[in-house]
Formats: sequence, C-alpha cells, structure tokens
Amino acid sequence: MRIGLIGGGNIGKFLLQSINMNGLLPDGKIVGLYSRNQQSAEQLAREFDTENYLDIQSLIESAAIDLVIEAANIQVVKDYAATILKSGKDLVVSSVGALADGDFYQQLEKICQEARSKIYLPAGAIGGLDILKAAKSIGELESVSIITRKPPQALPGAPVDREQVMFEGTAKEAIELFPKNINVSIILSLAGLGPYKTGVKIISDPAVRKNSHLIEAAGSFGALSLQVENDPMPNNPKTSYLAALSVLSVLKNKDAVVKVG
Ligand SMILES: NC(=O)C1=CN([C@@H]2O[C@H](COP(=O)(O)OP(=O)(O)OC[C@H]3O[C@@H](n4cnc5c(N)ncnc54)[C@H](O)[C@@H]3O)[C@@H](O)[C@H]2O)C=CC1
Ligand SMILES: O=C([O-])CC(=O)C(=O)O
Repeated sequence: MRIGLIGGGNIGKFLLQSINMNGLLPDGKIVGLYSRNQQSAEQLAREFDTENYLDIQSLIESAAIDLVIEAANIQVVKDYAATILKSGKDLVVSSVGALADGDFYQQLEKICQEARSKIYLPAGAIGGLDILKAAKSIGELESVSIITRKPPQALPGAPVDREQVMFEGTAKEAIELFPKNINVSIILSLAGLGPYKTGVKIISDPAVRKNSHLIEAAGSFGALSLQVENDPMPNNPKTSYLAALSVLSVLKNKDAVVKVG
C-alpha cells in the first residue's frame, strides 16, 4: 500500500511515526505528504523518510500513490475528495463531518462506483457503530444521541471558569458550528439515523482533561449506552488519541480476509 498523506498535524504525525518509523503497517508506507505549513512539512518529510509535495494536486495525481489519507479538515475533503476518487485512488477520511451533506455524499458514492475506488470512514474517537448498523439493517433503530464533554481549551468560545452547554441540537447543525470537534456525531449519523435525527449536546467542562463521548441509542434490539473516556493527543486537546488509532486500524484491516464486526 503506497500512501499519500494530506495534513501533518496530530493525526498525520502519529501516522508517520507509526507507519514509517515503527513499521506498524507491514505492507504499507507513507510515500508522499502534503501539508499547508511547508516548513513543518519539509521537516516531517525528512524525519520520516517521505516525499514532500509542494501542492496538493501533484500529491493526488502522483502515480506512486494508491491510497490517500485526509488528516486535515472538512474543507480539504470537500475540495479534493472527488478528484482523488476519480483518479481511482482510495480515500481514508478523518474529517468525516464533510459527509453530513447528503448531496456531496451521493456524488462521491457515484464517483466510487464509476472509478472503482473506495472511501474508508474510521470510527474516530467513538465506538458502537456496529450496533447501530445491525439495528438499522431491519429499520428498527429508534433514537441515537451523543453527549460530548471536553475541556474549555478544546472548544472555541468556551468559558474557562465554569461548566457550560455549548450546543444542543442535531448533528447537522453541530458540525457546522464545531467542525473540528464533533466529527464523531457525523460518523454516528452515517451508521444510524442520519444527521437530522441524531441528537448532540456539547459541554465545556473545566474540571475534565479527557474528551468524553456518551452514546445512547434505542430500538428493537434493546438499548445502548456507551461512554468513551478519551485521552487527548499530546499537542492538540481537541483531538482524542483514539481518533488517530482508528485511522491506523482502518489501514491495518483494509485488506483482511477475515472481517471482524
Ligand atoms: N473522526 C474523528 O473522531 C475526529 C476527526 N478529526 C478530524 O481530523 C482532522 C485532523 O486532526 P488533527 O491532526 O488533530 O488536526 P491538526 O490541527 O493537528 O492538524 C491538521 C493539519 O492539516 C493541515 N492543513 C490544514 N489545512 C490544510 C490544507 N488545506 N491542505 C493541507 N493540509 C492542511 C494543517 O497544517 C495541520 O498540519 C481535524 O481537523 C478533524 O476534522 C479530529 C478528531 C477526531
Ligand atoms: O477527538 C474527539 O474526541 C472528537 C473530535 O474532535 C471530533 O469528532 O471532531
């Protein structure tokens, strides 16, 4: 697997370390990187033995790459996913919030069918998606919600001296207001009832250090209540370590002959 990486932040650097330095993907290597800050991208490319691309288009079009990982932001997915998939390359998306737009989702799906490419959406900083998908398969999933609690440093505009509910509403609205904080609500929507029917509450809490997500769902299967207490990435309190691990896990399991879950 010859991988191209977009984004050299927390998740990107974790992947470079895990794959290119620690060899955690036996048949894979990140052979190309594009990140917005060229100075740090050059440094990362040197440190982790990969090629630094000066513009995103050349990375996407490179014949040396057969799968692209987006670890940047929602806008990058909106701007480049179609080009990547049309070129026949597979795409792993970290900023799954981009797919809250149903028209965009369908457009990408059509491109994949025509170009025989695939999109991989990691579970990110949460779990429980297998339960929602199973419950939905007979159309008897009734409700899905997520309550996210993060320290104020992770949430724009949060007060540092008291707990505050920053948002309460649907996943569709939540991702528009907090695009770097609540991608989890969109993967939950895609596995379950869609972004208009997934309830979201975001709480800023100065008493916590971890990013926690409480997922609740109900249907004919029974009820789900799952609390994830995530350690943040060392350099970015917004992003949970599990989000980075889940991208690596998708890559590790991509071509497995036995699929679990
Ligand atoms: N699904 C999930 O559970 C989660 C998803 N995310 C998503 O993953 C993204 C990456 O997370 P982190 O690595 O923690 O963020 P980060 O802020 O540490 O890194 C983002 C990187 O992307 C680069 N970048 C920004 N705009 C770019 C562009 N136009 N082209 C190329 N590179 C660009 C930045 O320079 C930076 O290196 C987040 O923005 C968020 O959308 C983050 C956390 C959890
Ligand atoms: O990392 C997390 O806990 C969740 C997050 O930022 C996101 O979903 O965008």
